[in-house]
Amino acid sequence: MSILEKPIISDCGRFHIEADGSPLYTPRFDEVLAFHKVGKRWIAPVKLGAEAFHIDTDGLPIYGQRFYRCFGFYNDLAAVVGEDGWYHIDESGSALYSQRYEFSGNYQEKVCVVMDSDGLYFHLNVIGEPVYDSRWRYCGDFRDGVAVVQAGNGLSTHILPDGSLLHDIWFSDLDVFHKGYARAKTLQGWCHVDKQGNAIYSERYASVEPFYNGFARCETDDGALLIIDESGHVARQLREPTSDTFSELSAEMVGYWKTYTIYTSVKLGVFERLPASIEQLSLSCQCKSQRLKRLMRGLTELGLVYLKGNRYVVSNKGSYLCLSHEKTLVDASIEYGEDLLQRWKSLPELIQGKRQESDIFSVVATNPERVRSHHRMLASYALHDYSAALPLLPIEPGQRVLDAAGGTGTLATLLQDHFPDTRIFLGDLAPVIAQSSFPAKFVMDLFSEWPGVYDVIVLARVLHDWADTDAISILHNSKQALSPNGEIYLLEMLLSENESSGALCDLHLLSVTGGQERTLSELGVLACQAELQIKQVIELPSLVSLVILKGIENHA
Ligand SMILES: C[S@@+](CC[C@H](N)C(=O)[O-])C[C@H]1O[C@@H](n2cnc3c(N)ncnc32)[C@H](O)[C@@H]1O
Repeated sequence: MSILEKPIISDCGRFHIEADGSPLYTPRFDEVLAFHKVGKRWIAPVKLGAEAFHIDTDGLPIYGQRFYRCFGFYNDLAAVVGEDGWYHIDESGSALYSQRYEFSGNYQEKVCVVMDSDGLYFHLNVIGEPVYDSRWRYCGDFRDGVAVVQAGNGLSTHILPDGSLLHDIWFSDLDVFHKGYARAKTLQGWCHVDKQGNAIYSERYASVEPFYNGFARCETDDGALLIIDESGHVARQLREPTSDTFSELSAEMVGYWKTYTIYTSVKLGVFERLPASIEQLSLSCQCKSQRLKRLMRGLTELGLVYLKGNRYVVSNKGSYLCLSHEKTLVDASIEYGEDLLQRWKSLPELIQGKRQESDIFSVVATNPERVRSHHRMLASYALHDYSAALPLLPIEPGQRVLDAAGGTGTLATLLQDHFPDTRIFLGDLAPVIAQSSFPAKFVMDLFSEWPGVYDVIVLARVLHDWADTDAISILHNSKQALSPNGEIYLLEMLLSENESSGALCDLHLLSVTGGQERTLSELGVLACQAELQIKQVIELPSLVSLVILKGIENHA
């Protein structure tokens, strides 16, 4: 039987029908998938009992082999699952290659995605050979000669069919190109990028669709639906914002409700005593059971605990409020509920121009218990924010690396473990160093001459604690401690040049340390004052970016 039009699947999904609705053949299957054309004939995957195979338009198997699962023919090849794994077959049912995989995609543009037994993805050509040496955490199909790949750090970029990068810009999420532009998600939200990986407009959205004849539909964070053109101009508004701005503002004004609910429960030691019933908890925390019940309801609303039978249990999110968690936020909740909150109360005067007089680090340093708690807080943030960044740091074997003002050494330890062939040193104030177990540690003052000479000096969230004049002194002292061709690695949140994200963090620094978050150009100006220049900026999979500085005279 010769069929010109593609047969379709019957409503019951057990056979195919012709355009007029009549059955294409008499056999019946448990499941059929769509027909695909291979040469001049149509072929479809079917499943009958435990056996999967391909049929022609007479409903007859096209080969003798049987599989656990099989999929449609694309580029004349089909993915199948046999007893030893996933692979591809040709029209005769023969395996294209001897290798077996944990997953195989369909061939598109003569290339297909596979996943190996280590859970790593890459592309095969039509003779079943890898088309490049790289391995990815995930990769997608090629479309118009470009595919999306995701690296181990969670960031995605575009590659060409030979595996080379189309551009070296990495995003939180990414799509292939449609009509010249790809949807891309940055830390601030979704936008469209061109083939160089550059955003084609500055706005960021909650979601964007691909461009359709020059226009794309986007949703803003407040729920408005817009149509934008290829320069990012809003051509039409399809829907007003859906958010209730009165309620939103009101909720923002009472942000301290959450701060204080969490603070109170940590202060009373609630999380350390869970799971427990209200009766058990009120006894051990010495609280009135009716009042404690209200606090537990508040924690339930925040998703930090839940009731299982008559006992409250810590949720996954709430587990950060237990001291035993490696990234415990117990100390952070106390800091945010006490000293840091007090410091925020000076914000009106600080905005009017008053200087932040109290140096929080000296205050912390006077009390060993506060040093312990404050640095346990910093250690949790360091573990959270720096771990995934390590593979992206261009540190070379044999280099001497100083983590300056590195606290009790969380980043220094991560660095030493990740770069075992380097020598990592840790410097900080005496009371902090006294509580660190990092072996290569010494006392240093950011504002006096630094001991030693280093190929790399890491300043992780250090400059942001200081106003410009102090930050320049730190950079100056840092430069003096660099070997020839040495580099400074700033790990800092970068404020966008045009957007407001990060602005509340900046106010936090003004209130707490008298410092500030900065844009890249502001960091460049500071660097220049210390006879340094920006060599490279690497976006990391966290709130911080890596800004590499080198000496102005060092042109290498
Ligand atoms: C925001 S913390 C950053 C710690 C660590 N680099 C991190 O990213 O987790 C700032 C650090 O600077 C240290 N520090 C403050 N003033 C200092 C000074 N004058 N000399 C040396 N270290 C100082 C503090 O003790 C603290 O460890």
